[in-house]
Amino acid sequence: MSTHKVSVIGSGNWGSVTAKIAAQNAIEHPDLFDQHVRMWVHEEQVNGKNLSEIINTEHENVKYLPGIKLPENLVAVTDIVEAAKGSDLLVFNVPHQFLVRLCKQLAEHIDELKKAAAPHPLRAISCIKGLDIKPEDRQVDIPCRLVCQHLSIPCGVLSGANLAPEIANEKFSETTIAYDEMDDKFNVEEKIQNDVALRLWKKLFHRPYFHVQTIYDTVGASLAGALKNVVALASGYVDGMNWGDNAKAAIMRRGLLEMVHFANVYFPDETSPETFMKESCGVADLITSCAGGRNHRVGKEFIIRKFINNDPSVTIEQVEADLLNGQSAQGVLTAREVYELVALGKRLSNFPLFVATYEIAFSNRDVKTLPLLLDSSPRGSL
Ligand SMILES: NC(=O)C1=CN([C@@H]2O[C@H](COP(=O)(O)OP(=O)(O)OC[C@H]3O[C@@H](n4cnc5c(N)ncnc54)[C@H](O)[C@@H]3O)[C@@H](O)[C@H]2O)C=CC1
Ligand SMILES: O=C(CO)COP(=O)(O)O
Repeated sequence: MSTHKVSVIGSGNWGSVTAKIAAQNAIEHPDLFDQHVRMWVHEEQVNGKNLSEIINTEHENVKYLPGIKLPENLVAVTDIVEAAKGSDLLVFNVPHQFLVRLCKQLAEHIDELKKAAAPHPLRAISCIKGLDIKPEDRQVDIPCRLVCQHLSIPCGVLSGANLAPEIANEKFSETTIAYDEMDDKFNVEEKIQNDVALRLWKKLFHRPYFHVQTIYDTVGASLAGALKNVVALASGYVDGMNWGDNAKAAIMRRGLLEMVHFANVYFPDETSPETFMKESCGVADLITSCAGGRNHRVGKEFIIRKFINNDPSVTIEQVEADLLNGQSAQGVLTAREVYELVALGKRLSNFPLFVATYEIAFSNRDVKTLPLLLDSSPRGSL
């Protein structure tokens, strides 16, 4: 049986860590995986050198994951089609705003890519935490479905309480892999095939320090991962104001309710509240992201600069750029996208925390009004 070959599409902070994990497991399971894992790099210059060359010679992503040695069987490739060709397992891990463009690039070569993946079927998984929102059409979609639609291949989700810097240092965490290749009226054969795929993805990612649990709910895993970024921004606001742990718990509670409500409104009957309550990709990710992480840091620093240091000119995008050196806090974009969606759908009052988070970041709303905004929401709507 020929081995499975893996390509990671993306090389940011989390992209590099997931590539490291896959490359470690490729070495550990030579019967199952090809020994070389490729990682597509959006090329840029760092200290006068190409980032891809630095990764391939020094085995370190000095820009997005400094200080972490990458396995030598991980190879950086700058042409996305070349990076993917010959692999049957594609791991998508880029900030969500770039996904559609990259999918379109790959879609132009999809027949070639499928042929080169043989004898295996081409399969994908998305580690992306974000949504594809078209407010004017009142439409919202999840990254794994974009991959399915553009490339006509199955795509699952890997999402969990996974702050990349901790996992890069091989500190213990859990994650959730959701995979669902089955149609509505799935038969036994489909279920068996889906479980084969789930086991394969688990083999690729499970490490002694990175425990994988598997579920079928791709929609719940995707929505929880994207929406908790907005709640994490708000929890950063609370810490910026030094309001304490009770206030932060209140934000998390309200945030969780709105995440589930969002799922019920925009994806009725497609997800289970259990995913939000029980899985690493649900409540655990919410907790870790509200405690630390980039969205929390950006939210906190924005509030300190604007309301504690009284700088009315500061923008949240400026804070993101100042703090993150090219990395992105997806909650900033997602807060805006979610706001536009619910505003056009006349649902603002159903999502008081999401709306307040947006208005504080973008509409000059005073952060001190946050408790009032939550209090005045119609309770019955949640
Ligand atoms: N960093 C973390 O702790 C975690 C991140 N995630 C999610 O993983 C996804 C990827 O995030 P990270 O790997 O952390 O990225 P990042 O935020 O560290 O880095 C940004 C990436 O975007 C790339 N980029 C910049 N301009 C681009 C363009 N025009 N086209 C394509 N790529 C471009 C950069 O080269 C870089 O690789 C996001 O959805 C994020 O929410 C999920 C779990 C943990
Ligand atoms: O998704 C994450 C943790 O699970 C990472 O969150 P940040 O992007 O806020 O660091």
